[in-house]
Amino acid sequence: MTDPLLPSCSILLLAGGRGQRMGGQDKGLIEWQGRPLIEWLHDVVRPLTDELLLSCNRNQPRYAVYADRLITDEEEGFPGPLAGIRAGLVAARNPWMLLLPCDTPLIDRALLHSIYSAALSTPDKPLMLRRGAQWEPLISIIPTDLHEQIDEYWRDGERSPQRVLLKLGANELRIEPDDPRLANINTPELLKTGMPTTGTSR
Ligand SMILES: Nc1nc2c(ncn2[C@@H]2O[C@H](COP(=O)(O)OP(=O)(O)OP(=O)(O)O)[C@@H](O)[C@H]2O)c(=O)[nH]1
Ligand SMILES: [Mg+2]
Repeated sequence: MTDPLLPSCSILLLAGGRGQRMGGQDKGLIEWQGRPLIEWLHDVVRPLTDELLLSCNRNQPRYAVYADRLITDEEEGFPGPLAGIRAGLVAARNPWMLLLPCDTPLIDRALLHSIYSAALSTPDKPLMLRRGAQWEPLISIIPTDLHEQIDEYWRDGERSPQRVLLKLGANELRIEPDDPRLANINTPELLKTGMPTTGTSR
């Protein structure tokens, strides 16, 4: 059986970071288990949306095959993931945007469907995943018409996706702290292991 679309939901893959802990490499294009990290995410989300966006700040020709449209931060110098979120919200044509980082290759569709179902109950608010006590702001659904409010926070100097989403009254979907699907890859040491660990830096 094929998974149904997430109706009215664009998806934004965030791959616009500096990759400092990877020695400055473009993390989304680094291979893990024989495939670029971004490809793992792409293969999971592609059937779920009619609008797949990808935020990157370099290597555009290589990323192009993984999305319907590429977007770039307005500001130079890797100002952080909120820059990619802002650009995504302006570009998205659906009422909601599901956000995912490029370095969580084990995320699965069941989790994305759970996030989507949770967001349906309060469609005007963001929905953030919460792993135990820890918020996961880069795994969230945001109503796209909140982009002007988010821009206002940005102009006031706010750069934290988590604080912005909480200010906007985000709801949570709680999952177990050690859920292996949230394993993320930040360093060359983790790349070498068969399975990434579940520590994140966000
Ligand atoms: N658009 C955009 N995305 C970013 C930026 N910084 C980080 N991200 C994305 O946000 C997610 C989480 O970031 P990190 O895991 O810290 O990745 P990173 O910033 O490339 O790596 P470090 O430089 O080692 O912190 C990843 O999917 C990054 O691609 C940025 O300046 N712009
Ligand atoms: Mg970073």
